[in-house]
Amino acid sequence: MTANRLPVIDLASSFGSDAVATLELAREIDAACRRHGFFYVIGHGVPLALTSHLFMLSRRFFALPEDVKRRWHIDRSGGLHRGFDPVGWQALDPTRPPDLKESFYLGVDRDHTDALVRAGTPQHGPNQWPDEDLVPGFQSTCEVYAATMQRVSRQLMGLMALGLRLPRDHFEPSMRNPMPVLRLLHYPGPRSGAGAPAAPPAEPVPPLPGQLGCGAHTDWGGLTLLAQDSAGGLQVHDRAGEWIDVPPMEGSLVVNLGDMMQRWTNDHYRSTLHRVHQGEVRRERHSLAYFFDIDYHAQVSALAGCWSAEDPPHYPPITAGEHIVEMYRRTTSAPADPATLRLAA
Ligand SMILES: O=C(O)CCC(=O)C(=O)O
Ligand SMILES: [Fe+2]
Repeated sequence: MTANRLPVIDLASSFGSDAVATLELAREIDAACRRHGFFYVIGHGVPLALTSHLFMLSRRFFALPEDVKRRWHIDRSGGLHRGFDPVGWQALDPTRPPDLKESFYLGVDRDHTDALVRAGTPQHGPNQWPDEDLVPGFQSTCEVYAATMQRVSRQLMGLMALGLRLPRDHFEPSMRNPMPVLRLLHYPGPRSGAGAPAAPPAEPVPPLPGQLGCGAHTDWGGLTLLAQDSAGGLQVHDRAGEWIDVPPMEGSLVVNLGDMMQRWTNDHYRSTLHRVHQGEVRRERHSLAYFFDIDYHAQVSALAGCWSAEDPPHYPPITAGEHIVEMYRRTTSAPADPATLRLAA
């Protein structure tokens, strides 16, 4: 394990009208995408107060008793993957025991009048929201945060297009109806357990052999923007096959590329393996992950400049949505019996 060696990239110049500075920045991002697939961004314009406020609300939500949180259990979203998933629901590395994390998933809130919902598109539909009086401001803050993250994501997609020597709007046709996901994550510490501590305090929950906060995985969509608290534990697998730490840096966002960028670029850009592993320490940890997943029906195949007769496409074409549905299937257990969920409420 090694200390942080990832680039820190300042996005500020890309919001102005200086074309030369923007192109330089795009080159810097291009180099980071090729080498690491992971980098920090600063100068992204996201108010620190907004991120801190959402962290506070997320802590409040996860401190609710387990049976209250299960009222919005993810298995009640009819396969949409919205709501609360308890510790044990997912094994991002299916060769290890389930991840020692709980989370709350939100997507684009679409009702039955939406054309994609009416067409029965998987993963499209309404969110589940906790009662407003239990966590006041939860829904409105999540919505503002998600909209802010979408602006940063679109900015980065434009810069990546420039870095690939394409027009800045090259990816626009694949992000007309994106399906981004905001996931609030909580890694319980040894004494916090999942849910509100009982009185007397909960007994330490020892991890199972080989159990991590989050098993090694790649992300599945376009790109991910991650805000992490001060606990640490995020690691990436570098080209030398070593796990390197991605230590918290206040005010920054960690950007990593998802499988769609790797496929588009025929492996020139990396959808890098990463995990959450705190070793023996296992401090309680919170993070906010925003997955900028492109349109369900977007066809992803190697971009013209990324393959040749000597280096043909490494992957068959795929739609972004198919890939996501398949990855949920591989990493999560079958939905719980609705009767069990009713009993838990
Ligand atoms: O919590 C983190 O730092 C990383 C979470 C993550 O990689 C994921 O949910 O895909
Ligand atoms: Fe991830």
